[in-house]
Amino acid sequence: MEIIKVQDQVAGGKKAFELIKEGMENDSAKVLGLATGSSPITMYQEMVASDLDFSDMTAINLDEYVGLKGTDEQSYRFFMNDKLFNHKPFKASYVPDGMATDEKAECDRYDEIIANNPIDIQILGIGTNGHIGFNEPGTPFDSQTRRVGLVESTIESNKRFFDKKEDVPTEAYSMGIGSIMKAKKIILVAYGESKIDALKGMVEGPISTDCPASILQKHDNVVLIADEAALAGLSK
Ligand SMILES: N[C@@H]1[C@@H](O)[C@H](O)[C@@H](COP(=O)(O)O)O[C@@H]1O
Repeated sequence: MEIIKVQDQVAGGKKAFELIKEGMENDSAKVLGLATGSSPITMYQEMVASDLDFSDMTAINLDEYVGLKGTDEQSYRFFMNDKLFNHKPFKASYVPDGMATDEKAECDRYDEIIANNPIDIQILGIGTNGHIGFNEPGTPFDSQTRRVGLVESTIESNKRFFDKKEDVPTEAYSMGIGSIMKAKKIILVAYGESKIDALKGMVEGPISTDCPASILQKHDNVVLIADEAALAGLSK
């Protein structure tokens, strides 16, 4: 795992963007796996400010809250349109359908999209408990797209995006860890001291479903971009 220490989230966004640009220039990046949360926002800002054309690229997002429509401001579809796709159109952009009522059909549909569009570069953030996507501790490492329940600490962390905690959905559709691990390259961005334990578990911890991100130790092309505060728990 390559670790790139950056000054702050702005510098991290530039670094992550450079890696995507490099992939696009050498033709190794046609399909991007994308993430929500606050951590990748600076990378999206760089993408939007760039002169790059993404119109022959495909984007596949990690997850979506159950019960939110794409027009709902708190939905991840809305977030992605607002932060990236409205400014830089992609050939296709996929986000799970939070309103899908047939759970199995939706999960199968999403897995088929992933199978038909192998992910070249997967962008990840990380939850304070080490979750990736919405794959909470305990998720099997070979999991595929599923409807998942969110744990209390995740609801607590994500309530800042909602008017009140009761509005935070308690379930989501999430791409599985098995699919994330199939991406050719993974770039995980993390900033701030709230991520200290998660990054320690991811980089140095035992590979255990207790810290979902620890499985990334087994992937041979992972770049971690983080600031000093988030890296403070690492032994070296
Ligand atoms: N499902 C998302 C994750 O994909 C994201 O990594 C995490 C951290 O978000 P932030 O970057 O805002 O700390 O939030 C949510 O739970």
